[in-house]
Amino acid sequence: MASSDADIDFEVRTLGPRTVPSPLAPLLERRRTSHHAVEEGDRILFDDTRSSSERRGEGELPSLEAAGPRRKIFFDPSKTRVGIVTCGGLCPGINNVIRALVSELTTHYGVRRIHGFRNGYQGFIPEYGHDVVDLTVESVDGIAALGGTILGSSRGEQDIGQVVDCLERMGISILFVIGGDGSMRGAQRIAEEIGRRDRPIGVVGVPKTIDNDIPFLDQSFGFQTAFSEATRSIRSAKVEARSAPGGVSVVKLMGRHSGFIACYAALAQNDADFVLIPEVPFAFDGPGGFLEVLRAKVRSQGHALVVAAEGAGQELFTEAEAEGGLVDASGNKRLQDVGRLLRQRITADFAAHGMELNLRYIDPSYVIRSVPANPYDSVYCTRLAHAAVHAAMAGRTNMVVGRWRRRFVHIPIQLAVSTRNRVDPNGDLWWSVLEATGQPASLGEGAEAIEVPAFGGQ
Ligand SMILES: Nc1ncnc2c1ncn2[C@@H]1O[C@H](COP(=O)(O)OP(=O)(O)O)[C@@H](O)[C@H]1O
Ligand SMILES: O=P(O)(O)OC[C@H]1O[C@](O)(COP(=O)(O)O)[C@@H](O)[C@@H]1O
Repeated sequence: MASSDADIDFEVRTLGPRTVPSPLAPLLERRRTSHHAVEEGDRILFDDTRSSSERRGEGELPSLEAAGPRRKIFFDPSKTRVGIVTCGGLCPGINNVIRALVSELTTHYGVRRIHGFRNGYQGFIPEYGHDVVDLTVESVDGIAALGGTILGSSRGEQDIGQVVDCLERMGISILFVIGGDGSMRGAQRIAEEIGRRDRPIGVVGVPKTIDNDIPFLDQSFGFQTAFSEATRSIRSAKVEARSAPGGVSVVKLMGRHSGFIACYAALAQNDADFVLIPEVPFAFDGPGGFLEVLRAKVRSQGHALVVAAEGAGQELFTEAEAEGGLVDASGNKRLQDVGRLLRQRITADFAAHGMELNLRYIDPSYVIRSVPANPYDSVYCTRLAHAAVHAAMAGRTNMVVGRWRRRFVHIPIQLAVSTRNRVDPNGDLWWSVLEATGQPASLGEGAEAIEVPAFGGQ
């Protein structure tokens, strides 16, 4: 199978022919008749959303390789040494992935040497002096109940040559990288450097971010936990807002480029009157602008609740403020603080209109991101980790695992970092938010008009 787009590669590389019988082969024999068994060449259609008549004449559709155990594998488990590293921001479920990688490698494949590199890519660079920890089924027992990552994480560029030197020095055969798009770009460069050195070392990623903005994943792990946790802040904010005259609560949630957490949390806890997300620009002033509509809401309802994703309203900052913006250690743009701007503008506006205001501001970002995974995400993390182990043992490299259209698949890293998943302002999710909040179609002149009717009599 090949892609219909010459620029995009849907094929995952394999280090070499698979000659070693998998210890899982007997188990696979037993379920050969099951339609869930993965056969060589099984692929999942990449884009099956259009009808066959719409697709007529377009030829073969792109597809992704199905994940799952193979009967023959590339690595001999008795000689395989594995490394695991976690990079970037925290996310519920990282420890679940670590635990499941270790237990699958150990119990099903019989791999005996698994090492955890500490504090992200720093862990490979001798100058930092981080220790390398041995990971066993016993040492990872119970870690799923903890938030964060037992290995630690970091941002910031590291020398890829030195990372690969370390892998070679330690005789690592497979490196698992649990991280976001930045980490995956790093993993891709590590795999490429390994390729240049012609070494049989596999690099397999388990994509992580609470922002849920990784493409070709039905959902990223930890996202469900994160938005569930966010509902608690929304509930508290509602209690605060309606308990005081002129009560306005603002809840700022994570979401640099995408408003998924804000949208899902607002829909799950139906208390928000306004949801502001990066995908939908808005204006403060003018007829139908945010401030005017907010005042109207407080007059009619007595209070109001605003949920804002951290990436919302970035267009409202002056050019000077935006230019003064910094980047974090990894080069990610540091966003302007929409929470501060909302507080300033709402306070000034209510004062200018002689309206009483009791403003409450809640920013639960780190509280949300550091909780342990909920039961759904725990299961999901386990399944992703198992898929990653099967792929890696079969010699796949320069890829990540994901669940796409409800099937676990192998995705080349290049494809996984090629774009970003964002809330579609014309899609069902955003429509549901508009319906649930009674938000007008467009907040303010100059804001991007969204073609939906106004709700809630606004
Ligand atoms: N293009 C890149 N090439 C190599 N390493 C990168 C690249 N982008 C990011 N990284 C590294 O990956 C790690 C995590 O990246 P970061 O953007 O902070 O988090 P995330 O992986 O969650 O997006 C950092 O150590 C960073 O330096
Ligand atoms: O940990 P930091 O540097 O404060 O980063 C905060 C950022 O991390 C995130 O939680 C996700 O970041 P990742 O790109 O690491 O997944 C964002 O929502 C947030 O903007």
